[in-house]
Amino acid sequence: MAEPLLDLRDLNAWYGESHVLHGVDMSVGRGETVTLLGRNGVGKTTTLRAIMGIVRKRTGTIHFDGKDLLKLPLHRTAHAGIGFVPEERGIFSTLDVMENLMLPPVVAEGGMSIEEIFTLFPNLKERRSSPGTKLSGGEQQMLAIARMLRTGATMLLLDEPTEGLAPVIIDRIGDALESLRARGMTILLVEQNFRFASHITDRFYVMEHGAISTTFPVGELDARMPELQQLLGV
Ligand SMILES: Nc1ncnc2c1ncn2[C@@H]1O[C@H](COP(=O)(O)OP(=O)(O)OP(=O)(O)O)[C@@H](O)[C@H]1O
Repeated sequence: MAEPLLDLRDLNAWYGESHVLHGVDMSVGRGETVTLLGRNGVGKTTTLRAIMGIVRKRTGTIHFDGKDLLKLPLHRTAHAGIGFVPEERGIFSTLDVMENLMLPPVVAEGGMSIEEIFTLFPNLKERRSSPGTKLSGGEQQMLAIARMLRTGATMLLLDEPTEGLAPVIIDRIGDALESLRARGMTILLVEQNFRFASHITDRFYVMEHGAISTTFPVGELDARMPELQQLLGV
């Protein structure tokens, strides 16, 4: 692995009294794409939310680009250069595509221009004046990813970007992520669809009961399949 851009050590997190993450250790190298697998409810989304500081009760360390995120105030996490694309996408229904795209603040130099974003997602260019309510699920997902690309974020956290989408749309999202990867973007993907993930990921982590149980490179996927089918219940 390249030098870690994101490094989690003994990360614990709670919702109120409910202890959900029990010592997560995980690293994502600069320019690497890593996929977090696990059954429903093991804590994958909570891991992303803990990184972003949306889950506030945390212990351990989260180093990103040399900074300890646990020591930063919440609003500084996005400014550190992490773009979070939540499962529910968070598109503003009354705003059109262009307005949604322009909404997140630019936090660093090196972000993509609107033209580059439209080259990556031609559908969004066609729909630039359509309100959020009129977008399909696939278009909303593309927009949720696209609007993080202007900000200058060097890392994306994507929570189940293919959920509920048709295979042809999933392929387009896969192509876009492949292009971003080629540009050097670092990606942490939470994904149930490990066949999709296998086309873009360098490595997998498997989470069980709020901790990482194993990690392996994508080349081992086939050999690991029986174990994974049992772990993930697929
Ligand atoms: N806001 C919340 N308040 C209290 N408990 C929560 C909250 N959100 C999630 N949980 C609980 O935390 C645990 C981990 O949930 P999390 O969403 O991180 O799992 P996940 O692995 O992402 O699964 P899924 O794919 O179903 O989202 C679950 O037991 C869930 O019920």
